[in-house]
Amino acid sequence: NADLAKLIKDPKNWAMQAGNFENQRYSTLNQINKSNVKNMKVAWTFSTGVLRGHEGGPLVIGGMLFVHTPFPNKVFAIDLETQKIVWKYEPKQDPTVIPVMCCDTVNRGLAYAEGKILLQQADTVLVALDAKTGKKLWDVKNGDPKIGETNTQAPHVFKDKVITGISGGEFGVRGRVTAYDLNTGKMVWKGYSTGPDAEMLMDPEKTMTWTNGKMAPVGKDSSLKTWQGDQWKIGGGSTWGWYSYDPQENLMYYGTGNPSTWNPSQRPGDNKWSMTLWARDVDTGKVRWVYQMTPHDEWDFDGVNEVILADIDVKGKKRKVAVHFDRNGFAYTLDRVTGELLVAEKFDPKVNWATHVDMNTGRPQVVAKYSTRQNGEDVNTKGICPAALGSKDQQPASFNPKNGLFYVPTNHVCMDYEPFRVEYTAGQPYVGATLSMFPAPGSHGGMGNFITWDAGKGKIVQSKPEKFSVWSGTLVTAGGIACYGTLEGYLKCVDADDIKKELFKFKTPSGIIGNVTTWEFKGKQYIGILSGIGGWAGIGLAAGLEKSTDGLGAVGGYAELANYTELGGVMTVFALP
Ligand SMILES: O=C(O)c1cc(C(=O)O)c2c(n1)C(=O)C(=O)c1cc(C(=O)O)[nH]c1-2
Repeated sequence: NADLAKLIKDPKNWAMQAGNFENQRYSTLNQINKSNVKNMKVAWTFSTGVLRGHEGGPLVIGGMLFVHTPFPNKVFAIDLETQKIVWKYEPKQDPTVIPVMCCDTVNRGLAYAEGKILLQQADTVLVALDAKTGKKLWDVKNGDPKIGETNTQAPHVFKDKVITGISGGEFGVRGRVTAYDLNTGKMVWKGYSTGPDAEMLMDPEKTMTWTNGKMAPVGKDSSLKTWQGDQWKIGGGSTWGWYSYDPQENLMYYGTGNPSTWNPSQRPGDNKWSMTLWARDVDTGKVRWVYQMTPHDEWDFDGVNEVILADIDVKGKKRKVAVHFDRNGFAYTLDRVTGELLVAEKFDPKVNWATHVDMNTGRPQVVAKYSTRQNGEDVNTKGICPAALGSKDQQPASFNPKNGLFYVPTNHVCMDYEPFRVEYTAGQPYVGATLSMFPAPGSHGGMGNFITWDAGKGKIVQSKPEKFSVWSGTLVTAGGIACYGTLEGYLKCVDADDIKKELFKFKTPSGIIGNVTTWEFKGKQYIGILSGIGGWAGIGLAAGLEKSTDGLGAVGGYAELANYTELGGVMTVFALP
């Protein structure tokens, strides 16, 4: 989209959730930098009036700031000069969607292009609003909450299309990505994660995947062959993450989620193409390549985490890569043009479910002891690392083109996993496993780390321990700072070249699961963060749950959070005095 491309080029704006098409969350602004960030003060704050988990962040376009909330998905347009609310929009949604949202009523934010604000509501309605007035221009229904389909992710605008996904892997939905016309809301294409080739928009001869050390066509019925009967129809592979776009290749990149149900014994086979990285042509939806990270998932290592595009050195050669930090604890570096697998290494030293990824087959080498199953009797597999919420969940990483490093918010949590038999009923949970989570044993005692990663070598460069998982998206800037939020509620900024050096710390009103953003207005740089505890890690507080296995096992793991924070959505904006 030319309008969006132009806005992105000007670092005064923050026109996309990730700041740019490459998903880098990098800003060239440098007024706030490593020598003065310690002086940063709160410039202004804004309460959203909504209590549950606040993910994503604001957009800033030409002096206006647009911010969203979790359900009921309010949108505010705020004048940066006066901080006056210029307009607000509150959709009418049936609250019965709330119980079919697996991991809190979160929303990961808005998109903007050509004078339109795009909102993806929880009830799956995708809306285009006039950015000047907040008036609705069009809307379209993207799914059906009655069968467990909801939406939490931000829509993405690539070229003249609004591209969106679907949530509901815990309800047996059939995952897909759908492209709508930016001007009319009319559907242009839809590509499923599972099923017949034609419905996935795969060409058996032209869609490629990593096979025996090279790229080869996926072949006919590549998904159908890996499921029993028509299980693929309720097979998950949802698409609720952050997408990226390479304008030169005209490809969009994203990952698909877990296969449904969580009981692996009920769905023999590789369950393709759940748990997969995808490259699709933006105009046609056709798939150029796929790579399945966790065949036949047994742990809910949902593969939706963002794919970051960068040009970096891999084994002495400059390559156009796609980098992905998966829930399964491995970080993957692929050639984003061809789909070749270049690097697959653990970015969390505690990962024990697999020893390594076989670089020839591309398959993880599973450790039998940490395999989960339910064959006749229920088996509780203990001490699996990471837990289902992964070494990293949806909290997006950032990339610093100045030093070629990735800044990754991570989890340090393990689990016991006990699958049980579950029947599919439309609109009812189709989970099929009981989980309990706990801090990774033998680590620094905390549940997370903020790390820097060399994606060419597949190595951690530095690791900064945190008390809880870092569930916030990170920002890195040309000022030489990297910033992230913590579940207790601190916004922290560290030296981008030595992340153990904490330069700034401020306790915001609630735990942070939002993403740090930055912009400039009237010659001044600002840093903004949404706080508001929730998401999967904060589900105990957000939904008032107490039993340790509730919240799909997260309540026990994060019980201590209640000693540090309480609910409430607030945006805090910082600047130098
Ligand atoms: O399978 C799905 O469709 C689905 C959806 C979502 C979501 O939409 O928030 C999450 C998950 N799975 C999930 O596995 C997960 O760990 C998770 C964490 C969060 C969050 O916002 O903190 N959402 C989700």
